[in-house]
Amino acid sequence: MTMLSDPSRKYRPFPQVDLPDRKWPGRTITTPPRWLSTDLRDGNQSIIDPMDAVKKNRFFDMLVEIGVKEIEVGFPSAGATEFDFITGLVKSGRIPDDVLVQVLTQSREDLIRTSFESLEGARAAIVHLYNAVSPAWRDIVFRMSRDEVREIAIAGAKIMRDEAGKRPDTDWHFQYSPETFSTAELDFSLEVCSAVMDVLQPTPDHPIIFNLPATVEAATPNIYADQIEYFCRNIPNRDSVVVSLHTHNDRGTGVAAAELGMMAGADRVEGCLFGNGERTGNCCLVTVALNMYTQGVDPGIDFSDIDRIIETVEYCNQIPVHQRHPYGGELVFTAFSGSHQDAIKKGFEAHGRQNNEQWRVPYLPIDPADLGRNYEAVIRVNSQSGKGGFAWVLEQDQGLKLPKKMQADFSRHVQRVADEMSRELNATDIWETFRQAYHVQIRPKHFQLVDYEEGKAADGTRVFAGTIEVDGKAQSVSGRGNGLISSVLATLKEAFGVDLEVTDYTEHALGTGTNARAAAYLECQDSAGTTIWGCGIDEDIATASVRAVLSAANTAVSKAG
Ligand SMILES: CC(=O)SCCNC(=O)CCNC(=O)[C@H](O)C(C)(C)COP(=O)(O)OP(=O)(O)OC[C@H]1O[C@@H](n2cnc3c(N)ncnc32)[C@H](O)[C@@H]1OP(=O)(O)O
Ligand SMILES: CC(C)C(=O)C(=O)O
Ligand SMILES: [Mg+2]
Repeated sequence: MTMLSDPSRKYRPFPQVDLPDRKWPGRTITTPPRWLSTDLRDGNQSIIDPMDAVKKNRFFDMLVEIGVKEIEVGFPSAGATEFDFITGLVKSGRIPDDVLVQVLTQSREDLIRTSFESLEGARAAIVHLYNAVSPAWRDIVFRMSRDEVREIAIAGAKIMRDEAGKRPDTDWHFQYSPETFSTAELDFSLEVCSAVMDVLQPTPDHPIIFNLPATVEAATPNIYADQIEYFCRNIPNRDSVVVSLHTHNDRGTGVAAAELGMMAGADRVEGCLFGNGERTGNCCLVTVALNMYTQGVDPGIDFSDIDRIIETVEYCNQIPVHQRHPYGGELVFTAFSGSHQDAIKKGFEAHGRQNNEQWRVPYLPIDPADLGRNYEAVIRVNSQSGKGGFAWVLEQDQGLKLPKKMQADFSRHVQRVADEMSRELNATDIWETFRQAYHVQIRPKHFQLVDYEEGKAADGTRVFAGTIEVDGKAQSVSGRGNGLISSVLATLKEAFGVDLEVTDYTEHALGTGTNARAAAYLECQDSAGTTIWGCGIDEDIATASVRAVLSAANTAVSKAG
């Protein structure tokens, strides 16, 4: 095996920002930022097959529907697909009045002009200009000095100003990104942004957006936060500037960087749904927004039908959302393991009992129902699961609330089946296991109730008189006891020699209204002292208890056989 070579020969640690009185660590996020989705631009430029107009339109409509108010719709100078989509969108009238579309352009004259042309006739739009400013890009890509790179930005800003001036009917907004901001010298980014501001003359009513990208994430997120706080403190005319964040996820902390950046004073966050975007992706807007939601802050984007959003995102990007992706992944609310299931089940029960909405369910940072997910996604059963999980599924699926001790008994049956099948058990598998284990709603091997009558003897005892099928043959039987259950037990003992003693009994209604039924559970001991459980379900509660006795008797006979 070869060892990694000494990394200190190849890589350098990222320098700290000199900001000893930084304020952001003591702040919390209490209001949502302005959100910009760049799914149709940064997301689109990074996928194998960029979206066609059908996909872009579908994505755009979904973003509008969930409440995103700023949408970067493309890079008009990239080619006809992009240009035509944008002109088509503008002409279609599908851009609501409260939604701003944005387009991106390099700081090159012909590309800027094409970008304005694509937006001809728009009511309002943001034109987004960028050029890289950090040393590596200056030296390697542009081969230019700082002054020359600053000139690229100034020249682009002037063309933007002039192109906008030619189209006074559109409400133009300007955005400038010092691309590679997070790896550039802060004083240089400020110098370039100030120069752009001098050209575009923003006002508090018509501010400029300075979007500060971590184009390639290169440091821990606290450093990005320091950079943002430093920028916010030192940019002139702060009240005429919207500070926007654009983080990438190269170190896996794109979301963290955006969150700390907001604490550091930013007003706006750019990103993609489920973190699509160049390389490891952009900051995931779903995660940032829902992190906020779980702190009690309404993010202003509607994720209440997250599966439908995922369907659109997966269709348009042709990339699956990872099963473990925060909030959206198929498995993120799912507990397979016994102790998690137990805690979640108890958490849901406690939640149902409390008289306020406060969410305190262990292991679930958010109520899955807030995202349109149901119980099936929450607890799933395999060989790692415990009784709480099986009981939860049975309760959600069939309405059966097994007594705690019976859950342990049922658990043995489910574990055996899970081991035998070596796969996840779904709700149908669990219900089938229950029916087989307790002879419920199946034709049992031994005793099956055909009909019965309950009477009262002269001495006050109860009389059970009925027909029971035994191994397929109907037999008339009867017996007496202090109540219905004891009279059935007496009947079984006299007619078939099945000797059971009841140690516990519970019942509950199943459903409501005219379709309501009842479930009865019986804990018994046979003559050897073995605990045996029975369950009966019927429209009539008394009949449910008779069925529960026969269920236990069937188990007793099966065990003996
Ligand atoms: C961080 C980001 O995500 S930035 C956005 C990136 N997105 C895209 O590039 C997607 C769309 N792009 C495209 O379709 C094409 O790149 C086009 C049509 C815009 C331009 O294509 P081309 O003209 O062939 O040039 P290309 O993209 O290779 O650009 C390279 C040239 O532009 C210069 N350049 C790159 N970025 C910028 C910029 N922001 N401002 C000014 N010049 C720039 C380079 O220095 C290089 O100049 P050189 O030819 O003198 O060496
Ligand atoms: C164009 C800019 C904003 C960008 O996508 C980046 O720097 O990552
Ligand atoms: Mg980007």
